[in-house]
Amino acid sequence: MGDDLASVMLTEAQIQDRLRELAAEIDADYAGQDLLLVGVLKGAVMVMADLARALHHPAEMDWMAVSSYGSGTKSSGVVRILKDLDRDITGRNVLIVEDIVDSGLTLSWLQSNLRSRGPASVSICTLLRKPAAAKVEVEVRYVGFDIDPEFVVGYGLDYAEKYRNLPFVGTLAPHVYS
Ligand SMILES: O=P(O)(O)OC[C@H]1O[C@H](OP(=O)(O)OP(=O)(O)O)[C@H](O)[C@@H]1O
Ligand code: HPA
Ligand SMILES: [Mg+2]
Repeated sequence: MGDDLASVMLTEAQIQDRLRELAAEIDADYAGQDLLLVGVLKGAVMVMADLARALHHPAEMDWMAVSSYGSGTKSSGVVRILKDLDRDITGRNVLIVEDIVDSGLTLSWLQSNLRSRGPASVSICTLLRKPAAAKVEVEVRYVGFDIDPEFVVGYGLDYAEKYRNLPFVGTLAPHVYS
């Protein structure tokens, strides 16, 4: 796997430190309130696991699976629900937990889908955001890192389903794409 990577963009320690900071903000913002974390499979698995364990809030967790990327490196823009939430979210404070906001198409679609179900609130927490790649504006309340518009892998992020299990975020060497 070593030769497939061009660079390490964020180390494991940088990611964990930033998630602890975000968790402290979330703890303060939702103190004394209901909180349901909604992880977006599969990319958000690592963020959810580490963020949730850094929280002191007795938050609940649910999961959705949506897909817009298939096996390539560009969003198709067509979002499909592969797995819906297990429970009703009427009246709940929902915090969507994501690995990345790239074009914004997935999150913009997901946020309006969840808002149509009558929750008390819907906010977004993402580890990564690519401001220069935005095709739609999405209001993100908690952002780990703003990054350049390069394709990244690791810490949940895949290229054709590989590299999700890297503990850091890196960029791929050009030979991997060809
Ligand atoms: O802002 P966007 O351009 O819409 O891209 C972001 C979305 O794309 C990726 O998911 P993907 O659909 O590849 O599924 P995965 O999480 O299973 O990898 C990523 O995990 C985000 O959910
Ligand atoms: O840069 C990315 N890497 C992996 N998956 C992604 N899904 C959206 N953007 C990315
Ligand atoms: Mg993906």
